[in-house]
Amino acid sequence: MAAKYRALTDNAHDTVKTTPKVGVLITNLGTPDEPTKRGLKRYLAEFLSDPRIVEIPRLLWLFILHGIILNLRPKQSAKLYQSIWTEDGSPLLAISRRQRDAIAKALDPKVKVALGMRYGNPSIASALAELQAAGVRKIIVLPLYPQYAAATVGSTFDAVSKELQHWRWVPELHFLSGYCEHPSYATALANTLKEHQAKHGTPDKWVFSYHGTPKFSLEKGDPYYCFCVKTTRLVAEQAGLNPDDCITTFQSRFGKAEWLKPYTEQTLKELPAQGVKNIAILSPAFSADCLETLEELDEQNREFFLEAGGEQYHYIPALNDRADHIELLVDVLRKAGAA
Ligand SMILES: C=CC1=C(C)c2cc3[nH]c(cc4nc(cc5[nH]c(cc1n2)c(C)c5CCC(=O)O)C(CCC(=O)O)=C4C)c(C)c3C=C
Ligand SMILES: [Fe+2]
Ligand SMILES: [Fe+2]
Repeated sequence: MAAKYRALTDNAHDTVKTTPKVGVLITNLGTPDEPTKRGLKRYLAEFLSDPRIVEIPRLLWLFILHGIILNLRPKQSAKLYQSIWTEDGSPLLAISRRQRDAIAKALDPKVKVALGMRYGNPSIASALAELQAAGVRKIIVLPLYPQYAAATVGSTFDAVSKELQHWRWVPELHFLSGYCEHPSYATALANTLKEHQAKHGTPDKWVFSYHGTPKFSLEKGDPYYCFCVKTTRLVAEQAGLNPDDCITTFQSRFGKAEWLKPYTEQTLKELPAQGVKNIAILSPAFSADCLETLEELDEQNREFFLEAGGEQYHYIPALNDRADHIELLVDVLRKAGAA
């Protein structure tokens, strides 16, 4: 008996004597397993059933979701995903894996780094199981959303805590809740703007397009909108831009309700008539390029702007696995106790 439980007690003893073994869980939204109607149906069913994502009365929403949305949207969304799918699969997943590997390389090899997606695969449960198998006693969770929103960071907290309810020996937990105020975040984004400027010159306007949320989330106290406005201000300061040359907009509206404004699509359709013909657009709410940037911003919105009389439209990629981005994330993790 004693021998059987030796490892457990030794581990407990080590935990008291030394600092606990640390694991890092990085997360992002998630993506379908395949760009097909079937893949999208499975992914959207999980995603859109999350009460943090759609906040309308539960029974009514489940009726609309299963009766209408999941019969129409999977086919449309599958087509969009097919247009951005790569040999490595979904760009969001491929980039997230590169981010995980680069973070693991920069940290002490004793720190185990796992990737879990809020919806789809690899799941948060599987990533936590990897950390558990590595014997970690402290977990630092870093959701890769720079600006806190209940729909993203809040929902990730729900998923992590739900999974940990099944653990007998709950680890020490450090849950990070947005990092857009870290000075190196604005610096990294400003670097991308300066690199763009050196290559293509100064545009008439810099458009900062953030993923939207319903307007009522702001009215109920979600700070996401305020973090977005602050991000634009901090990046403009870092890049030495005139604030009047920077526009903050919100994209990816879902459903008929009012979302945060101004809408990116409408702004892009109006700018050429105001004499703004050359723009550079970036999407700081995304730490990795994904459907919402590669298809919606770089394809659909480009067309809207050019059709309305715009002449030059430049999409500036997300920070992805750039060295300055990885350094920032590693610094955030070190401050939370990762070696
Ligand atoms: C239904 C409401 C939605 C809210 C609220 C929402 C908030 C939100 N989402 C992101 C990040 C991403 N969203 C992505 C795709 C996506 N988002 C919604 C809906 C809401 N998002 C849908 C239905 C979809 C799926 C695509 C589609 O069918 O149109 C993605 C891309 C995923 C990928 O695989 O590439 C990301 C990332 C944030 C940051 C956010 C709130 C701040
Ligand atoms: Fe979204
Ligand atoms: Fe979209």
